[in-house]
Amino acid sequence: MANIVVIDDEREVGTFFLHLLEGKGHHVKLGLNGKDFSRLIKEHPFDLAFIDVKLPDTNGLDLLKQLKSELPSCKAIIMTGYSTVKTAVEAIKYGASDYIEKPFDDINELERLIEGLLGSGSTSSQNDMYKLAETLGFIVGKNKEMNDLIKLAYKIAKKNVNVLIEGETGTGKEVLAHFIHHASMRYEQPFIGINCGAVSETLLESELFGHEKGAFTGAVKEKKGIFEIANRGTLFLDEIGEASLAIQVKLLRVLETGEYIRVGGETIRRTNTRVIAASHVNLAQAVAEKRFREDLLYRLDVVKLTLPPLRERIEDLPLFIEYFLKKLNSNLSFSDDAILQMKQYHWPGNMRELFNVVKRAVTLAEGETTIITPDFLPEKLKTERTSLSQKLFSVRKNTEDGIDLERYLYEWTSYILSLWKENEKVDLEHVLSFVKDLEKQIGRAFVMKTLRETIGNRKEAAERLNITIRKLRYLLKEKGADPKV
Ligand SMILES: Nc1ncnc2c1ncn2[C@@H]1O[C@H](COP(=O)(O)OP(=O)(O)OP(=O)(O)O)[C@@H](O)[C@H]1O
Repeated sequence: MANIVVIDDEREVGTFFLHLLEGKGHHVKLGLNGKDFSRLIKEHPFDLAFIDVKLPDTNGLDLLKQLKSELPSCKAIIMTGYSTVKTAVEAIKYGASDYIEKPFDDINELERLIEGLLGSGSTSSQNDMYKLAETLGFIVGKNKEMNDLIKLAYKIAKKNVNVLIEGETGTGKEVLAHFIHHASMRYEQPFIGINCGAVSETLLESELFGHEKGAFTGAVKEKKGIFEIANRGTLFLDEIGEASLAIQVKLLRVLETGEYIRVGGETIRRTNTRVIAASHVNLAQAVAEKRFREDLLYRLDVVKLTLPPLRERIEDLPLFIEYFLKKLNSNLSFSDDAILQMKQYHWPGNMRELFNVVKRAVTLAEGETTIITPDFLPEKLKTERTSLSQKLFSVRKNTEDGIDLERYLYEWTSYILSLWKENEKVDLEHVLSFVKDLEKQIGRAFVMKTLRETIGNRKEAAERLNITIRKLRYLLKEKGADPKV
């Protein structure tokens, strides 16, 4: 049986848990504040902690951090009221297993949550999470940021909170919204998406809220809006930043009250639609520039998920390529140098751009070859890669007969430092290949210089350099020379 601690300044909450949990044979300790908590965790090896967000002498997040450093294996559930849901979501990022809203109206769900946490529930729920992602064609990969993000998304999916997804274009915002819908209790209800930037203001209003017959020219019959059709389901508002200020006011009203009116109508209608909004622009910035309502942002970003761009999870590129090849029913594969070239590119269009590049390469290579080489990649990928290292290659090429060592070293250092500074996720093999090149170029430069000084006398040059003649020939890249000698 488990050791459980409950920290809440409302005594009734503690008493409630005491009855609920001791009835199941667990040992329960109660505390009213941070001071009690600090004492209790020193005295008992707890397995599970219920912590209220708002406490008289501290806040739940600080206690959570303390718990995770002193008793890392103890699971934690944060308790919250509506106004503190944002903090509770934050707590999940700090390692809380879940959060629950007070007052508790579904005891069965609470019991299931506790059983799940005390048993092996959390591993099996993670397996379910990855299985669901796979079924939906949502590739997560190994990238840590992406894994943390999907775990948070999976946990909050079951809560009735709005979600804001930010990320550059093509990073998979719609795929993630779809995943959240399927992981939620609403998965059997409709998931409907609309791009707020793709239609005019009038059309968007009628699409969202519906219209009555005769509401405007062309409204020959009444029409249901998405808030009506997606009732009990999920509405995906893509490019929310593009919605006009007038639409923003109407959206705010639905989010605050659940109420709306059809265009040209008078009846107040109610909806229970979960909104997942997405934006490729930073909405906080749009608020600062007065292009977006602050109160609407506050309603939308109860949970904010930010998708990393592809270049920041480039280690998973081969996995994405493999997935896209399968999706295209192709048996082709990409050569190592093609993948290397793709890893060097900065992918402004992210996953969508990658898919298009794979699709183009497959179309061009089909029937020609089984392995896709850099020749089948678009020019932009080649240009980008070479633009950085171009200078370095050209210095080397132009100095085949006597390398300008100083210039080469300068360009070499600049290039390596540019990789070092510009991109955290650099391909180390690529960097190391330049280190090998450096060794080769230095060897060759010394040999050439010495040969000039000895007027081409190889024996003398080799003696001066303290190497064998075979090594000298090897450094000059002459055939038959054994590199190991
Ligand atoms: N993690 C992923 N696994 C598999 N495919 C993905 C993933 N992320 C994105 N894609 C694919 O990339 C393409 C773009 O994804 P999506 O439309 O979700 O991006 P977006 O961020 O919503 O784009 P936009 O900003 O243009 O609306 C789609 O074809 C999608 O299937």
